[in-house]
Amino acid sequence: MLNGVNLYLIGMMGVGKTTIGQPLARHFGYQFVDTDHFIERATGQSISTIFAQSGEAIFRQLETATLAEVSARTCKVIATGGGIVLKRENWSFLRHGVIIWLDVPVEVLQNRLRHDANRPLLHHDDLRENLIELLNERQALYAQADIRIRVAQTDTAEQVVQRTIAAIADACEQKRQLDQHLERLNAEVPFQLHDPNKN
Ligand SMILES: Nc1ncnc2c1ncn2[C@@H]1O[C@H](COP(=O)(O)OP(=O)(O)O)[C@@H](O)[C@H]1O
Ligand SMILES: O=C(O)C1=C[C@@H](OP(=O)(O)O)[C@@H](O)[C@H](O)C1
Ligand SMILES: [Mg+2]
Repeated sequence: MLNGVNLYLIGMMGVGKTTIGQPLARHFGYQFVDTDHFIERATGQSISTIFAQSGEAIFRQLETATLAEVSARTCKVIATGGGIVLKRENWSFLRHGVIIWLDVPVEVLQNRLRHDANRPLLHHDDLRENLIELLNERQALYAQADIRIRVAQTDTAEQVVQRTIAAIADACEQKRQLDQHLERLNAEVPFQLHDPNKN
């Protein structure tokens, strides 16, 4: 169905990109890659340590290099970090695949991330404001995805996986029908060269 095209999961911190990526990959017989895990393995440092010792700009460079490397191969589900959408350059890689936005309400994220110590951009003194601010900066970018999955408070990870699989199948079917329609149109109205000898 996907012909090896990569799937990119995007969305805010805590939406479940890392969690649903693995079962999604298993379903399609794809390999799962998480850009944060890839960076941690390559550098031998945690994301928090990279931010603390080298700064966000260096982290973003590592993130783009990772995205470029993993995008060079097919048959992958790629869970990205929430900030991947911020660099224009990253979109040229994302656009090679199907981009899926997991859209989760801030209240749910707040609950999930309350005790998280591994996301250096979170300020736990005012987590709600912090998340709203980040979302305001990024919402229009996430909305550029091919597929948007709206996740409610009560949706389990398994339900999100199943809904994502269904949405991908729908998108593939729509594309197949469009291709078929275009082929039919091309067959019905063959391209005619202008003959200069006929007025
Ligand atoms: N559908 C879900 N329902 C409940 N908890 C979830 C769900 N999806 C993810 N989580 C939990 O939320 C937290 C953040 O998930 P994670 O996959 O790390 O998000 P991301 O990679 O998008 O930052 C984890 O503790 C994970 O177990
Ligand atoms: O939103 C962001 O800018 C970030 C999200 C994190 O990944 P998750 O989205 O998997 O939490 C991680 O890449 C880093 O802490 C920065
Ligand atoms: Mg993650």
